[in-house]
Amino acid sequence: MNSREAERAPSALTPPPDAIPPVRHPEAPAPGELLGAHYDHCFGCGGGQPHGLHLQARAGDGVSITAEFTVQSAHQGAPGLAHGGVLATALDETLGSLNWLLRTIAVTGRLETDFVRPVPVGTVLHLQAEVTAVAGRKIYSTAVGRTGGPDGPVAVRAQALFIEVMVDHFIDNGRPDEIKAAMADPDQIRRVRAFEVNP
Ligand SMILES: CCCCCCCCCCCCCC(=O)SCCNC(=O)CCNC(=O)[C@H](O)C(C)(C)COP(=O)(O)OP(=O)(O)OC[C@H]1O[C@@H](n2cnc3c(N)ncnc32)[C@H](O)[C@@H]1OP(=O)(O)O
Repeated sequence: MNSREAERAPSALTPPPDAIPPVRHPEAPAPGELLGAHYDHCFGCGGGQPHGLHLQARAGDGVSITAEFTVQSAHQGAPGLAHGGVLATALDETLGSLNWLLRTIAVTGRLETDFVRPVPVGTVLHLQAEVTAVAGRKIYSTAVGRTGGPDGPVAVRAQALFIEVMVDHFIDNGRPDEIKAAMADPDQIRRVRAFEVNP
C-alpha cells in the first residue's frame, strides 16, 4: 500500500458500515451518578493504589461519561508536568467506564492519543467520553481531557476500540493470587454478575 492509499484506508478506529449506535442499558447508572471503582486495586480508579489516578467517573446522558483526575507529583514525566502515559491512562480509564453504561465487560484493543498541551502537576483534568458506535463485540469511543474547567481548552484527546470479553478473560489470564482474592470479595462478584446477565 502506498502512502496515498494508506491515507484513504479506513482506520481500525473507524466503525464499519454495519455498526449501530450504542444503546444505553436500561439499568445503567442514572445521569449524574458516580460509578465508583470497578476494582479497588485498579491503577486508574481504585482507592487501594496510593499513586494511582483515583479517577472518579460519573454517568452522563446517552452513552457518555464525565470524569475528573487531579495530576499528582507521582504522575510526573518532565519536571512539574504529567507523564504522557499517565494521561493516556486517564483517557483509557474514562473510556473503559463507558462500558458500564452498556453493561458490557470489555478491554481496550486499541487506543490512539493526541497530546495537545502540556498538563502541569496540580491540574484537574476534566474528561468527557462517549461511545460512538458498536459493531458486534467492537465498541468505538472517543474522549477529550480539558484543563481549567469542563469547557476549558483541550489538552488531550483519544479514540479507542474496546472489545467485549467474557469474565473468563480475567479468570484465565490474571495472576491466580489476585483472581482468588477478587473472587472471595462479595462486592467484586456482585459487580461482575451484574455484567454477566447482560442480555
Ligand atoms: C473475578 C474476576 C474479576 C474480573 C473483573 C472484571 C471487570 C473488570 C473490567 C476491567 C476492564 C479493565 C480494562 C483494561 O485494563 S484493558 C487492559 C488492556 N487491554 C488488554 O489487556 C487486552 C489484551 N488483548 C486481548 O486480550 C485480545 O487481543 C482481545 C480480547 C482484545 C481480542 O482478542 P479476541 O481473540 O477476543 O478477539 P479477536 O482477535 O478475534 O478480535 C475481535 C475483533 O476485534 C478486532 N480487534 C482486536 N484487537 C484489535 C486492535 N488492537 N485493533 C483493531 N481491531 C482489533 C479484530 O480485528 C476482530 O474484528 P472482526 O474481525 O470481528 O471485525
